[in-house]
This record gives sequence, structure tokens and C-alpha cells, in this order.
Amino acid sequence: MTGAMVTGAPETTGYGGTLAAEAARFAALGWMRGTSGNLSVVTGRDPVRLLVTASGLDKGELRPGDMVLVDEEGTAVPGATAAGKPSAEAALHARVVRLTGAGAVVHVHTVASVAMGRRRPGGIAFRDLEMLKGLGRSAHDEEVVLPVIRNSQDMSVLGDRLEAALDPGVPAVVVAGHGLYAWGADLREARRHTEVVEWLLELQLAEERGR
Ligand SMILES: CSCCC(=O)C(=O)COP(=O)(O)O
Ligand SMILES: [Zn+2]
Repeated sequence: MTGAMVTGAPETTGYGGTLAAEAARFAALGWMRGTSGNLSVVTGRDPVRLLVTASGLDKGELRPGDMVLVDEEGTAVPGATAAGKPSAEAALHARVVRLTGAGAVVHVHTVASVAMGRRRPGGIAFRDLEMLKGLGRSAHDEEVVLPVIRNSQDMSVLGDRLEAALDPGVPAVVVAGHGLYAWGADLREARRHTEVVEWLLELQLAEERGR
């Protein structure tokens, strides 16, 4: 059984292994170095429940039980899961879910997102790129602006900034000096959005460095 350490909440069984595998994939890309990053998946809507990676662990070697069930505020649901503390950013995951209706949220610490966030604190514009189709946008003649928000250690402040900057047509936000958040209807779509946005950021950075 995957998620063997998940107790008391049958709907979470199985999600733990999926989250661990997804985290290992991002870690292998070098996007979750030094215990950075976190992932979540929605396991229920009424009431809202998310299974989120536990805090402070190496995201490349998570086990199915290294996940914590949290509520719509990102607070651990008592007795639901055996792992310790939820991600320090669980409240932001929960806020993204409440704001966008997403089914999964990915947070990675990539060099390109931090570098481009520094260069474009007002937002990062892209256009005329085939890869934009991966975000459900047109490849041509349309500007897509990836929001950049200032970092904070207070997840409710960060959530307010995310809400203010959110573009319903862009399933991602860069947090300046910190990393990238992306989301989707499920983990597979959240992964695709993460990979597409990261590709766009790496391209932009490479082009600017080559100038
Ligand atoms: C060196 S990682 C600093 C904390 C952070 O930004 C992060 O993404 C990981 O936090 P978590 O509590 O989810 O391990
Ligand atoms: Zn982080």
C-alpha cells in the first residue's frame, strides 16, 4: 500500500506515494535543492483538505508517509496523518487552492525564477513562443505576463500579495528572491505548468545573458 504512514483519512491513501514520486522528479531536475520546495494535492473539497509535503525534509527522498493533511488554512488536521509539521508554506498552498480552484500546487526553488524575479520585479513578459501553448495561451501575437510578488515570511501577507497579482490566465507566480509557484487541476497539470514556466524563465535568462 502506498501512503502506509497515512492514518485515519482513507482519502489520503495513495496520494502520499504520488507526491513523493513527483517531488523526486523535481528534485532530480535540481529544482528542490537543500530541502527547498514543497508540493500539495487536494484530497477533498467539502471540507477542503490538502495533502502537503512535511517541512524540512530532503524532497528528493520523501517517503509516502512524509506528508501532512491540512485544512483550508494550511493547518494540520489533528490525528489525520503521522508525519510531523506541514510545509512552512502550507498556508500559501491552501490560499492558492481557495483562490484558483486548483487541485495541486507545486513550489520549486529554481535559479532562473529567482534571477528573473530580480530583473523584473513588476512581472515577466513573454510573447511569440510556441511553449506558451503549454499554459493554454496563444503562441503568437499575445503578451503573457508572469506576475512577480515580493517575498514575506508571513504566509497571509504572501497570500494577499499573490491574490492581488493573480492573473486568471496564468497558473503561476514568481516570489522574488525565493522561487516559483505553479498550479493546475491535478498534479500532472501542475507539473506541466511548472515545466513550461521554468523553460520560459530559463530561455529569457539565457537570452539576456547572451546580450
Ligand atoms: C532552504 S528551504 C527554505 C524554506 C522554503 O522556502 C521551502 O520551500 C521549504 O520549506 P518546507 O517547510 O516546505 O520544507
Ligand atoms: Zn520555498
